[in-house]
Parts: sequence; C-alpha cells; structure tokens
Amino acid sequence: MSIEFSKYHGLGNDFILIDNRDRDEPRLDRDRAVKLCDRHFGIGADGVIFALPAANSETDYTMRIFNSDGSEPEMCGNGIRCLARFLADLEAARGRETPRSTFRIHTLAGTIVPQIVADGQVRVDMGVPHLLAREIPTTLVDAEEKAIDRSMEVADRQWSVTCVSMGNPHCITFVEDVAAIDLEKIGPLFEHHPVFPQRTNVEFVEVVARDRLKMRVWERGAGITLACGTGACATLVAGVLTGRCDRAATVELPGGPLAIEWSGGDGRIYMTGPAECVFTGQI
Ligand SMILES: N[C@@H](CCC[C@H](N)C(=O)O)C(=O)O
Repeated sequence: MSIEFSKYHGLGNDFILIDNRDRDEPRLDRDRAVKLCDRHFGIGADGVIFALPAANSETDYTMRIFNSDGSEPEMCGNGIRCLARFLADLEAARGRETPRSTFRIHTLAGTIVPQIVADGQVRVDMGVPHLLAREIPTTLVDAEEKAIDRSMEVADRQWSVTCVSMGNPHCITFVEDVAAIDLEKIGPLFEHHPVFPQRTNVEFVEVVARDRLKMRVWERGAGITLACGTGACATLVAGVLTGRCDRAATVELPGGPLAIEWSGGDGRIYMTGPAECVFTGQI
C-alpha cells in the first residue's frame, strides 16, 4: 500500500499531513505514526495530522492528530494552520472553482476556524480558553476553581503556575530568564506530574514588554518543540490573568513569532502565523 504525504511546518513545529478525506478512520495507526515521526529512522515530525471528512453540516473537514509518541491531543494550533494550507492546496489541485480561504474544522476541542489571509499567513479563531480545574484537567486546586499563580513543587523547587485549557492542557510559569531553564530535565517532570491526570504541556515565559513575551515549550507527547500555537494562546491568557501583559501581544518562540489576541468582546482567542509546505512524498 502506498500513501501520499506532505510535510508542513508552522515556525518549525513540523507535521506529516495525510489526505484522509475519503474515509472516517485515519489511514495510519498510532504505531506507524510514531515510526514516521522518528527523526532518524522515519520522515521526522512532531506529529501526524489527518484531514478527514466533515463530522456534521456545520463543518467542512475534521482534523485528527497523533503526537510523535502516538497519543492523540484535542487540538494543535500550528497544526491547524498547516492543515488550512494543505486543504487549500488540495482543493486548488482539484480545480475547485472558488477556492476556499476559510475552513470550519471539527476537532476534539470543538470547531476551530482557520482563515488564509492576504500575505499567506493563517489567522485562526481558536475559540475561548477554559480555566476551571476540572476543564484543564488538574487537581492542583478544587474542581470548580481556577489555578492562577498557584504554587506547585517540581524538582525540589516551588513554581508559581497558571493552568489554561485551549482544548488541550497547558501549565504556564513566568520566569526571569527563559534561556536558563533546563527544559529537557524539568519538562517531563511537569508533563507527568500527578496533579495533571491527562499530562500537560508546559510553557516557560519571560515578559519582555507588555506586548512581547518570550516562550519555550515542552509539549505533552512530543517533548521540546520549536513552537506551540495552543501554548502561545494559553501563555497570553495566563499573562492577562496575572496582570503581566496586554490582551494582544507577540509571543516569540524559538521557531519565530506568533501574533495572539484575546478579544475583550467575544472572549475568543485569535492566533496569526505562518504555515509552509516543505516537501511531499510517498510512504
Ligand atoms: N504543537 C501544538 C500542540 C500539539 C498537541 C500537544 N502536544 C498536546 O498533546 O496537547 C500546537 O501548536 O498547539
């Protein structure tokens, strides 16, 4: 069996994209996805994304994603920008008369709407953030409480953390110097900490200015990545909730910047950033 794939990245957060529009189940199982993500023995990627048929009449397509460890997250911000470009490319190749620039994508985190804008960047309506402990989920505070600037112990040290769900869980810590964090060591300890029953993504953030945040991430199921879209959104929310930043800011990641805005009107988060095709091939 041969399967066509495309490799895309959003600020170096890279994915193998599979056209899965002819069937409801992913064409590859999790074990195969893990092998393909391997950077030495496979294609190399942070995850595999499947473009599936619409789940209902309110959406155009469905996105499913496997992390490089084979687990399935609810959402992926950089991934959904890549998916939008991939779908636009597929529709253009099929000669669709009026190529779409906006897609309503069904995800495990609800409907997410990416839009390809004039300069080729993708602006995504990421929905509203969830803050209650049971929604993250975390047992750091009571189920109906919010974990904002709460203390937790990791590696014999107290960290002040804020927890935000963008459909997937994030634990954000503001630090003086983000470069000084030993992410390789500390990241997995947060990810697997017993207060996060579904594990967590963890972001370390330095406030450069009220509209500029520098962030490094350890992703659940993928480890250190060059960028995390949902993580950048969660970071801005944590910054606003703790009075550290404005509602619109640039989040600088190792792979480049993302523009994030938390609307004071509808409470939704908007993320704008690039997505590029690197190469295509056949498995
Ligand atoms: N890189 C992503 C997030 C991918 C999912 C994450 N690893 C998880 O398990 O929640 C992004 O850009 O948002």
